Amino acid sequence: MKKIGILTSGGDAPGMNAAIYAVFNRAKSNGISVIGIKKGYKGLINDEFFEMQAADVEGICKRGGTILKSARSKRFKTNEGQKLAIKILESRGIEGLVVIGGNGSLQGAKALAEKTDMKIIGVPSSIDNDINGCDLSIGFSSACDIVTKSIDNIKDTAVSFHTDKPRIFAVEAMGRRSGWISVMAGMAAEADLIIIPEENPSIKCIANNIRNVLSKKNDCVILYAEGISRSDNFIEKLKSELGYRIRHSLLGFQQRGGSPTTSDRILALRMGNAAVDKILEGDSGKFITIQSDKIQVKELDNREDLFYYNKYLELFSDKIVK
Ligand SMILES: Nc1ncnc2c1ncn2[C@@H]1O[C@H](COP(=O)(O)OP(=O)(O)OP(=O)(O)O)[C@@H](O)[C@H]1O
Ligand SMILES: O=P(O)(O)OC[C@H]1O[C@](O)(CO)[C@@H](O)[C@@H]1O
Repeated sequence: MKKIGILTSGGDAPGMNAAIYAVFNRAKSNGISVIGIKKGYKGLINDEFFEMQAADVEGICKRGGTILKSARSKRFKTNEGQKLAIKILESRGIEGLVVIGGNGSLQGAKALAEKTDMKIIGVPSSIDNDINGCDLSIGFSSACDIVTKSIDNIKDTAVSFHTDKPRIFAVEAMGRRSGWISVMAGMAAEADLIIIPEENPSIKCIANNIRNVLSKKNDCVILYAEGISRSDNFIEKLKSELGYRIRHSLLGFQQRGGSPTTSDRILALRMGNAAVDKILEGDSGKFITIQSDKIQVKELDNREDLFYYNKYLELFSDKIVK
């Protein structure tokens, strides 16, 4: 094999750069040149290619985001878009492709692999950690750290300041369909209640749980995943159900940025190396995964509505509102 391509796709995640670093260096040490494809599948079908050099990856492991840039592409999801992608890749003499991204991006890699002999391997990278069959995706640890620290800060003021009326704090973490960040950061920072889309409890049920917390103390810190509030005005409804003010914090896009944690960098380096190794072994249409600290290569499960929930069952407690 002489030439492989690499792209980052979907929501960018801290640690993507360390994966790029590993892929580049592993490929180079096997005498393979690496073609960087900018802006994910969007850049792929727009032919945004460049030959990567050592200087491109020097010092990038500590940097948040992705030097290759990322994007979402509706056109790539179509059969026509995927055929065009293969045509462009083949015309560039690319024999292998590493796709670094979340669940959707990995589905895209699998769809491409079904249409070509090119060796295509996915590397799971999403702050959401919503990839079935994989304990940890790149970026999750970094995002959790940010949310844990934010809850720590909010708890300092929640427990320190007293008012006659109860003080309720609601903090929104990222996760359209997955509550993983909320569960992990909520447990680590001792949030009082954790609300996740996998359970999707009613407003009445959440309010009852809050009343229960407030029967023991004067403050209640709730961490909820954004999927809960997408379609309706969750905070307003909760406020009118409880009859108390809710002090609301949206953590927003800070969760997706910043320098990756050591564990995200190491995970990304291990997975990036493994992706090149698997391409050289002739694997395709699969993704690199980590389970019980063992790096493996797996078939991607097609179901999009997976209940990712029982990865760490032992951590679940009565803090999660059901
Ligand atoms: N089922 C699919 N088949 C082919 N391509 C897909 C599929 N799902 C997604 N893609 C492609 O992958 C891109 C990224 O997917 P998506 O927006 O779901 O983000 P992601 O990779 O899951 O990352 P994150 O959830 O962290 O944002 C899409 O814009 C689309 O081009
Ligand atoms: O940049 P966009 O498309 O608004 O992405 C937001 C979404 O991406 C994610 O951050 C995952 O990367 C989700 O948690 C969030 O809903």
